[in-house]
Order: sequence, then structure tokens, then C-alpha cells
Amino acid sequence: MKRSGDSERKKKRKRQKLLQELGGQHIPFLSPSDPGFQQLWESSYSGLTLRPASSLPADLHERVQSALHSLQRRGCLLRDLVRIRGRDVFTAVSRTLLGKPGHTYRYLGTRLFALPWHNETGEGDTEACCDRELREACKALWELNEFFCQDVERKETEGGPEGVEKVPEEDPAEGQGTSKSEPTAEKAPATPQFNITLLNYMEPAAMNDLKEEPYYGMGKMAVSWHHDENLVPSSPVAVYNYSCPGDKGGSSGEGDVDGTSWRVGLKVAWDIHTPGLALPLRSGDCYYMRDDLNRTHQHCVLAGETARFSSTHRVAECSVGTLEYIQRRCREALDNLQVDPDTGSKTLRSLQPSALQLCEEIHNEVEFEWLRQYWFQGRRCSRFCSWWTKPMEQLEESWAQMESITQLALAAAEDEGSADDRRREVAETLLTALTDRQEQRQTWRDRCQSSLAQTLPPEEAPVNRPHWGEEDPPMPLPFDLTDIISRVESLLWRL
Ligand SMILES: O=C(O)CCC(=O)C(=O)O
Ligand SMILES: [Fe+2]
Repeated sequence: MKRSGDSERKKKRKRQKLLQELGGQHIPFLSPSDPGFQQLWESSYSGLTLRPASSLPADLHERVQSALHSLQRRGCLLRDLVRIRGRDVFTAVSRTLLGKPGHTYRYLGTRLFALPWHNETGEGDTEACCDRELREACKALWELNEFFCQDVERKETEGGPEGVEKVPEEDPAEGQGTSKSEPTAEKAPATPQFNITLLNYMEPAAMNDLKEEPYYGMGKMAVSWHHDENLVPSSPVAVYNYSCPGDKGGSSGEGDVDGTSWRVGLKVAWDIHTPGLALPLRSGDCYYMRDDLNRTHQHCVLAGETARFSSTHRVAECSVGTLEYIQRRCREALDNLQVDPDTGSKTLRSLQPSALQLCEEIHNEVEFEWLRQYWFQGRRCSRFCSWWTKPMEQLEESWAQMESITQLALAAAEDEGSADDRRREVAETLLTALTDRQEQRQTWRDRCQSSLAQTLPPEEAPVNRPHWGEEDPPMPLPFDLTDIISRVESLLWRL
């Protein structure tokens, strides 16, 4: 937590320095009607590719757009209460995550839990977790995902930047026989396996506090400048843009782009010399950010006039972000707990500092990265889809066992019959983990009680869970660790 605070401060200083250098002036940016636009795209934004609406199958557009409306109508798209520079804020856009069963995506201090997308093979046994309408919707976005997996790869083989006019309008299904790119040292696999999509929705008319883009004067931002977090290095991002037809008879919806269109803005990170790029999007247009673009550049979304959805397909870095992973970790921790089948009495297999440290780390991980993250989002997941309900109960059970492990470790530290060296080692391990646990519990409690959190309706309101008090069924340790921490500290003074 402290480390991220430091880097935030550094970034803030850097940002202030850039703004100072600019002295209130705007940096130029180019749009398609400006001379030099194509050249700038090719020279400084070559990782950006536009895939015009006409190059996707018409029935795919139909299914995807109807899916987006279904998800919106059912209330699945909600503003996230994220944490930016130590403060809680609502995202301007409403979001939901779809993806491979058991996948999560972490951004801005928030772990989103994917509604599983459904495919023909029924992978992941997701049949019963949500109703037909949602299943259909998830399936449509999975199909779009499949299209992107194939299509981005094909674009990789073509190489070079492409402008709006240069993209060939061909049947995308035909591109699959093209040869694969030469193997390179890239970390991303040749065929990107987009494993999640983060859906965005915003109705600009309902938003009165959109921020002005500060550096270039590009206009109102729906999503401010950022790098996408938590992706496999050098992996591409594919975005589907759907601007809903407006009431006024169609300006920025399907037709040509104009001053009221939604746009994606790009800039070179920490650079005030290269002009920015603003690319207007027609409804159904897609764009790809490939190669290192997401690392070397930042992007933002500039609001148009009509309501707009986007589906942003990503290769999320999931090495510590899948249900499978955290279940495996829990098993690792619980390996250290021995329960006598006859008496039910519990003992630890190992009091080695490394074994205890592992248990305590996993304890904090499952509590703060999974349980509290999940419950902080209230019942927003489980209202529509039961996929996460059982796994979360199981994780909570494992976590409760870990409370027993901590209790046993504490008893070992306080056991006067043991060697002082061993007791000191155990106490030191506990002190670090418990101090961290106590701090993080406080942070989550504060987040749950923040004034913004209070504005949410009951079904979306954050739940501070796990939580227990004296009146609740007994737990191995109290929720508030103040006294325990003092006990361990004074033990360390004495030993
Ligand atoms: O909606 C878009 O076009 C992109 C949104 C975006 O940058 C994001 O969700 O990270
Ligand atoms: Fe993004």
C-alpha cells in the first residue's frame, strides 16, 4: 500500500511539472480533418488500428448491440466506487465485467468478478447461474471476443499503421488462413486470448460533472487519461464502440462522424511535444491498441452527445486473479492445519517462520483481495448471476480456518514452555501480518462507510464482510486486533 502511495506522489509531481511547463497553454491535437493527421498516426500512434463497423458481420453487430441493451436494462452496468490516490470516487461510466469463468480484473483498487461468458461447448458449467436473457447476452459478447481474437491476430500479420480510409473492407471470416507472424521476443502470445471484457456505458445527458480534457482542450471526458492496468505485457486491447442512435434523428449514431461523435483520445505518455490524436468513432466501429501502445501511450474517452456503450476486450494478467488460483492458495495454507477427526481439536503441522508467514500472507490475500473486494460491491454480482455465490462461501470457510491458524500461532508465541527463540520468531511473523491486517480492515471499513458509499441503494451498498462482534457466534479471534497486537508487541519486548 505504501509503495503505491509513493509512486502516486511521484506521478503527481511529474504531472504538475508538465502542467507548469505548459503554462496554461494547450498542446495541439489532430483530428481526421486536420492536415497531417494520417502522418501523425503513422509516426507516433502506429499501434492504433481502426476496424470500421462495415468490416464486422451485420448479425454480430445486431447480437452484440442487443446484448448491451439487455445488460443495461437489467441493471448489470453500474458505476464503480474505485479508489484513486487514496480517495474513493465513482467512475463516470457504468461498468460490468464479463469473462472466462472464475476470472477477475483488478483496476483502481477494485477487483471486478466476471459474469461468466457462455460458449457453445458449455465450458465452465454455467448453465444454471443466470437466466436465458443474460446467457444470450453473455454469449453474444463471447462471440465478439472470438471475432477479436482472430481479427487482432490477422492485423498483427498485416503490420504497419492503418488509417481510416486504408482498412480493407473484406469479409473478416476470410482472414483466417493468413500465416502467423514471425516468432518474436514478445511476451504476449501470437494469438491473443482475450480473457475478459470490461463493458462501459454512459449517457452524457445524465452527467453534469464531466471533466474537461486538461492538456489538449479535447473536450469533455467520459474516461480520463490512463493506461489500462493489469494486462499481460504487450498484449492488445480491442474495443467495440456502440453509440446509440440519438433522438434528434441520427447525427452521431450510425451516420458519419461529426462534432457530436464519441472519440478516443491518445497521447504519448509524459510527452508535451507530440500532438495528441482524437479519433471519432461511428457506431459499430472498433479500434485496437496493439504492441506497446498501452504502455507507451495513454488514452481517454471523449464524450459525444448520445448514450454510448463500449466493450473493451483484454488479456488480463490473471496469475493471481482467478478463482482456481486463490482456491489453490487456500489449500496451501490449510495444509498446515491438522484437525483430529475424533475430537475436532486443531493443531499446526509446522511452526517454522516460513510456513507461518505463508499462512498469514494467504490469510490476508483471501480476506482483502477476494472476500472484502467481493462484498464491497454489495450484491451486485449475485443479483443477476449465482456463479460466484458458492465459491465465495467456500473461500469464507477457508478464511475462517485461517483465523484458527492465527490463533494457534498466537498460542505458540505465548507458550511459556517453548524455547524463547522459537517464540520470538513466531511473534515477529505474527506482528507483521496482524499489523497489516488491522490496517487493511480499517481501510475497508472506512471505504464501506464513506459518504459516497452511503448514497448507494441497499442492493448495491458495500457490505463490510467478514465482520463479527461479541454478540455473534464465537470466532477464534476478535475482529479488532488492537489488543492482540499489543500482546504480541509486549511479548517481543520481554523475550
Ligand atoms: O470506451 C472506450 O473506448 C475505452 C474505455 C477505456 O479506455 C477503458 O475502459 O479502459
Ligand atoms: Fe482504457
